[in-house]
Amino acid sequence: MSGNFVKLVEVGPRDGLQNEPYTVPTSLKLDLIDRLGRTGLKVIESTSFVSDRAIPQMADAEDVIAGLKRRAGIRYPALVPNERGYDRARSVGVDEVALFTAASEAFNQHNINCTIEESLRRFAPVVHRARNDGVRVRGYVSTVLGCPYQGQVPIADVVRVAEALFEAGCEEISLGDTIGVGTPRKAAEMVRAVGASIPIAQLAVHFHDTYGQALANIMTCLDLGVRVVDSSVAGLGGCPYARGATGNVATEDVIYMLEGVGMETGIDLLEMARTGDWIAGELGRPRSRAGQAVLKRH
Ligand SMILES: CC(C)(COP(=O)([O-])OP(=O)([O-])OC[C@H]1O[C@@H](n2cnc3c(N)ncnc32)[C@H](O)[C@@H]1OP(=O)([O-])[O-])[C@@H](O)C(=O)NCCC(=O)NCCSC(=O)C[C@@](C)(O)CC(=O)[O-]
Repeated sequence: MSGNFVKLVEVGPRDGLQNEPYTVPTSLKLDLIDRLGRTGLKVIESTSFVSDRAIPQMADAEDVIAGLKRRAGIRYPALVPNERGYDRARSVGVDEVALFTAASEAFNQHNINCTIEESLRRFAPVVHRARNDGVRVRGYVSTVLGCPYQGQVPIADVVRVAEALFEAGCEEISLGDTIGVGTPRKAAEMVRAVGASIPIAQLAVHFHDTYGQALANIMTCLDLGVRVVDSSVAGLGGCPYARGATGNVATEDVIYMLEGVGMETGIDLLEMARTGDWIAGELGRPRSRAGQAVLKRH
């Protein structure tokens, strides 16, 4: 990966939609993924194979994957919490999965109903099978800068969980500020600590923008060498197990900032702004700041 190229992982169709209060039609999800695929994105996290009782919005995961109009050069990963999710994902041809756990026990219990250790035990056979199947595996660590139930999360806990996922075989570790409470110095301290044992090229950052800190946090992490950033078109999202947390940082805002500091994403900002404007309209959601400004100029 070149020094000034930043890979954006678009999480809008999954993280962005999972908390929508009404059922988003599968056709709308597919339309969103297709439009995102025209912007230059190379990774679009498309759905999750979780319990439909836990997350009703993702109940159509098989239909979403089966209905994708796959474009060459784009990867369409999906979240799986356990082997059952892996089986479901594989049954429709998913070739990249993301496992997810947290640095906070309390959050993990609410989110996936088990301890951190149990989650890691559940992941072991998934990673083993994925390796045999040639399936790429990403690992998420949630609550890296704070937890809605426990409050402060010690950095040592983040490091321990990130290392466990990495050693288990996850090729990329995404560090999630699930409730968007982080600020730049804390984010830097956390990334430095994780980066001491995991190559920085294999770390991604995943900021929610609850307190408007996401861009500042991302910039700080870029200065430390991070080159993979998760974001969500129009800033869609919010975690069902983190009340009050708003969406991910908006993809349009991230692209605008990166272009401004001379970094490349390979993504067409105007096309992304149009996509953000369209989906925000469909869902009755606010637009991203940069997206709106770009559209006004054109
Ligand atoms: C993990 C479980 C399944 C445990 O849920 P559980 O109730 O502890 O599991 P269980 O094994 O006892 O199974 C209970 C029922 O769920 C079914 N089940 C079991 N597994 C599956 C599956 N894969 N797909 C479909 N169904 C499944 C299973 O078959 C059974 O059905 P029943 O027999 O009662 O009818 C549940 O808690 C769950 O699905 N949680 C998902 C939570 C979630 O998706 N959260 C949002 C994603 S994480 C996130 O957003 C953060 C992130 C990644 O973006 C980063 C950040 O911002 O920090």
